[in-house]
Amino acid sequence: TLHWGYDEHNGPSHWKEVFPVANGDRQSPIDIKTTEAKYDPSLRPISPNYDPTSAKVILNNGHSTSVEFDDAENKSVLIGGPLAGTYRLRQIHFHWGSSDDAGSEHAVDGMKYAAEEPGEMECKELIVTSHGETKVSSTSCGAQEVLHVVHWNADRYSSFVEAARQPDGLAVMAVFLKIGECNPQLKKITDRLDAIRAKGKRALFTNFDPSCLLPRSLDYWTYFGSLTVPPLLESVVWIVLREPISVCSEQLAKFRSLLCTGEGEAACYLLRNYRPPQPLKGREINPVVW
Ligand SMILES: NS(=O)(=O)c1c(F)cccc1F
Ligand SMILES: [Zn+2]
Repeated sequence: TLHWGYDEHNGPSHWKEVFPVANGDRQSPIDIKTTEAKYDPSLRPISPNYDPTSAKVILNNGHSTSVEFDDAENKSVLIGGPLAGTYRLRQIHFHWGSSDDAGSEHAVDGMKYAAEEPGEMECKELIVTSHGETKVSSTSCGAQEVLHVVHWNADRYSSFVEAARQPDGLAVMAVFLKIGECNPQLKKITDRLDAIRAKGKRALFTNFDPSCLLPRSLDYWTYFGSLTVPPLLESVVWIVLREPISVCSEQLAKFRSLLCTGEGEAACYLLRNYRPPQPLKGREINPVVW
C-alpha cells in the first residue's frame, strides 16, 4: 500500500489513490489571486492568545517537524477574524522546498514565493486598502517555507481528531517565511532539530509562545479549505497572513537535514514537504486589512 510522502513514487500526485477527497471541492493549498479577493467588512482582526507553558514536545513525524501543545484546556487559543468561537492551539509545523524550488504551500498571485534570492525575482507587495481595493507594488521576495499554526474548535467538539472531521473544525494560520536575516525566534526550533533527525524522534520543548513567530501585521486572507497533508480532510478555515517573517538559508538547510526515515533505516532526507496549489472550484477568498 501507498505510504504517502513527497517523493516521485508517493507524492501529492499519488495521494488521490488512497485519499479520494484529494479531488474534492475545498482542497488546500490554493493560489490566492488578490484581485479576485472580495473585501468582507464583517471580518474582524484575529487574536492569538498563547501561554508558553502549553508547549510540550518537538517531534519529527517523517513528513514535517512539529511542536505539540497541551490542548486539554483553553490555555492557548485563537479567536476573532472569521472564527465563530474559540479555537484551541494544537501544534505548529513547517513546510519547505528543496534548494531549487519554492516551499510555501499557498501562493499569492501565482508567486510560489520561488526560491530565488531576494531581489532576483519581482514579487507583488499586495496592499488591500480598508475599502477593499487591491494596490500592487513590486518588491523583491523569496519565501521558501511556511509555518502552519493549527487550532481546533473546542467550543463545538471534544477533541482535535473529532474536529478534524467537521467542516468548521480546524483553523490554521499560515505564515510565509522569506529568505533574509536569520530569525532569532526560529533559532529556538532549528537548534533542536539535531536531536530529532530521524522519523519518530521527539524531544522536550517547553516555555515557547508561537506568537514570537508572527509578523508585525496580522493582515490576512481567509477561505475554506482542507488539510494539505493526507487524509486531506475538508475541515480547515485558512487564515493566510500577508506579511512574511524572515528565515536565513542556514536555518532552512537545517529543516532539509531532517530524515523521513527512522533510525537504523537507510537515510532519506526530507528535502521538500509541500503540496502544490489546488483548484479553487468557485470558492471566495476574503482579504482582511487593519
Ligand atoms: N498542513 S496542515 O496545516 O493542513 C495540517 C497538517 F500538516 C497536519 C495536521 C493538521 C493540519 F491542519
Ligand atoms: Zn501544514
